[in-house]
Amino acid sequence: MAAQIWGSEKRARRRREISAKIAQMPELHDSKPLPFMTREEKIMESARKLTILTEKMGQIIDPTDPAELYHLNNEVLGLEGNPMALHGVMFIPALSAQASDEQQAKWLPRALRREIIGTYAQTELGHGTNLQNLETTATYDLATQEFVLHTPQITALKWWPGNLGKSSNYAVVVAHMIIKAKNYGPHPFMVQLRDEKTHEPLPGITIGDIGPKMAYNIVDNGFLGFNKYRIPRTNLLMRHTKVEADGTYIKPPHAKINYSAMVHVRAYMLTGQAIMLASALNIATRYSSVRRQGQIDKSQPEVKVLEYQTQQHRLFPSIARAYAFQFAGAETVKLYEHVLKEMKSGNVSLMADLHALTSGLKSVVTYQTGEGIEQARMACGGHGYSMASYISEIYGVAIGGCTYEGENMVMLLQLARYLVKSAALVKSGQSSKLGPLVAYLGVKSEPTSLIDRIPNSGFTEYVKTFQHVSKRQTLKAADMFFGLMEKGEKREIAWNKCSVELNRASRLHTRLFIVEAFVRRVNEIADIRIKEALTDLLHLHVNYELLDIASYALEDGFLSASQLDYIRDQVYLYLGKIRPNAVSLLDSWEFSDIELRSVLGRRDGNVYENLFKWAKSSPLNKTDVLSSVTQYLKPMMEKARL
Ligand SMILES: CCCCCCCC/C=C\CCCCCCCCCCCC(=O)SCCNC(=O)CCNC(=O)[C@H](O)C(C)(C)COP(=O)(O)OP(=O)(O)OC[C@H]1O[C@@H](n2cnc3c(N)ncnc32)[C@H](O)[C@@H]1OP(=O)(O)O
Ligand SMILES: Cc1cc2nc3c(=O)[nH]c(=O)nc-3n(C[C@H](O)[C@H](O)[C@H](O)COP(=O)(O)OP(=O)(O)OC[C@H]3O[C@@H](n4cnc5c(N)ncnc54)[C@H](O)[C@@H]3O)c2cc1C
Repeated sequence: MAAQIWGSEKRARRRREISAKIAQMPELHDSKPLPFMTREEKIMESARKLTILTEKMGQIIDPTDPAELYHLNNEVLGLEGNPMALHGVMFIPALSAQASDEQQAKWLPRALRREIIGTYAQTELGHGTNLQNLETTATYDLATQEFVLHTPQITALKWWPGNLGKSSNYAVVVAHMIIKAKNYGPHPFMVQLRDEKTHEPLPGITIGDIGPKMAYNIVDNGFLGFNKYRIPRTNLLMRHTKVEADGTYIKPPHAKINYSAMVHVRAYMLTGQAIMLASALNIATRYSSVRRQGQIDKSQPEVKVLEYQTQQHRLFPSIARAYAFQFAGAETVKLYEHVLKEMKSGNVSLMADLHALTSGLKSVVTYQTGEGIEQARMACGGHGYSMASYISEIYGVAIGGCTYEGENMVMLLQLARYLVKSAALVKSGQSSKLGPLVAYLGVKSEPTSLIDRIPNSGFTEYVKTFQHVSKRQTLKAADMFFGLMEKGEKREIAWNKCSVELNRASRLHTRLFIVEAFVRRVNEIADIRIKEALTDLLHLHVNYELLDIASYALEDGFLSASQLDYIRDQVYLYLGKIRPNAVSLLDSWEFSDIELRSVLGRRDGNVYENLFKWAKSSPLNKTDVLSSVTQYLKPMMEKARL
């Protein structure tokens, strides 16, 4: 199963080897539990481990393999981030995709050797979503052949970029490029922010940390202002766009090609979210198989809480989602790598498809991951609320994904643009022009679902039902939009009036893709035992998801009330079937205790001993009487007693 999750036997074995090596290297372990550290201590601890990793990485992993790097990162540095989180996730990808060969030769080796630390500075205090209204300017000075970066007002301060505040000395900065008074829109520039020797901010740069956040606090998300700060013309990233010395602008082959670093993260973050969901579920499911509370049969002893159907219903559909996200994420990364290769050689024809797909997936996956993690926390009762479970930290980090890399509603609307265009093709009889991801929009569906009528139909009838509701909602939302425009409404106003319905279409389309990715994977599996276990999980997935969106299929009678009962019964049937495999389905992800950082979810299952030991190690318990008591509470009580 681990091979299915991680992509191959070799990958699963390598993960085990890496975890085993790290277990033998105490210098790479947290020196005390992270929840007992202040933010400053955590940042120091992370930097300590990061520098050891830089020295010893080659002994542990193949540093050129992103999957091994990511695993090493999760084990040693953890999900709260590190001083170079953005360096690997956005700075290097931005340089790799957007810098010319000559620029790459100059900067990439230095970045890869970690001579310099970089980030991606795009969002501003006043604007994150609407990139056209970013306010930082890069004005070309023909006389000196330099760009002058400037922050005209407070809302133009860069705000949020990870590791910008304190760690990075370089950044890819996105600014509106102005040449001879003409604004060419947002473009990426390589900018040195700090002196390489002293790490002091360079003259003309105002920089700092934006303060503590809901989670992810090891990362120093920062602010940045420029006061007429000059950089050479050749610091504009020039793989796709060029500016000649005389100010001539050579436009890129696709208007949005400079957005590739964002698409990179959107593609890669899906498996990151799956891992966080599976981690939280691993903790909750292990705990639920240890925790005994109440009886189902009063004549019997107290049961493990995992025996309760409500507990299973709370956890198991999310286990199925974690697998589904992992499989869909793996497919998306493959597609991304393919499109990136094509883009580098000038073929930009697949960019729109990839943008639509990743926009929908990042939105649905992050939202459902958040839901699943929060349910996992609640499934642990009181102990889930303790930082000993670590689930609240996992939640805080994962839920950030709903906002970063494009706010979810906004990204769903991006996919909706693509769906509406596809609907227009269907309506004008040009279905043959539909791309493979939306080809189903042009296929006539049966009048009713055959879900409970064709035994052994595999998952075909389920996929057809998901296709039906997605198609119907897309065409309905598109009709609504076109209808408003026909009545004379301006395009943007009509769009806004339909946007809730449009986003519903985007979610349904994306959920269909996730189901299909799960089906594709299960169909590929040769090992009969693995196939059987995953087929059960897939049954739960399709029935649970369909029940969740059933109103769309009931509206037009595609599903009947009796079919709904059938689907519901299937959910209960598969909850029971999955119960014996539940812990194994999560243990198969092979998270080490070091990586999980959860006292509640350790592999040994000694929940109560571990919790008591952890509580005793709390800094508050170093003394029996705290100074807050001697200084304030004791005098108050004494005064009251007088
Ligand atoms: C140790 C190292 C390990 C390395 C291992 C790697 C493994 C990594 C694994 C896991 C990763 C986990 C990551 C966790 C850590 C994450 C850290 C946090 C990082 C966060 C960084 C950021 O947030 S950066 C800032 C992100 N900002 C945004 O996303 C902004 C959102 N807004 C937009 O994208 C745009 O404004 C917009 C798309 C909403 C609109 O753009 P614009 O105004 O320019 O568009 P128009 O309206 O003019 O035109 C729309 C038109 O353009 C098309 N389009 C838009 N974008 C694209 C695109 N990217 N590609 C192709 N086409 C695009 C769109 O479809 C429209 O087309 P039409 O034909 O007109 O419909
Ligand atoms: C943990 C974290 C890390 C980050 N890291 C980075 C980084 O490294 N680099 C970087 O540059 N940025 C980073 N960001 C910033 C992030 O990319 C932005 O916050 C994000 O893109 C959302 O933009 P915003 O904050 O402007 O939200 P807003 O756009 O102000 O969103 C507020 C609300 O308005 C709605 N809204 C906005 N526009 C529309 C619209 N057109 N239609 C409908 N509804 C709309 C949204 O749906 C939302 O409900 C990070 C953010 C976080 C939380």
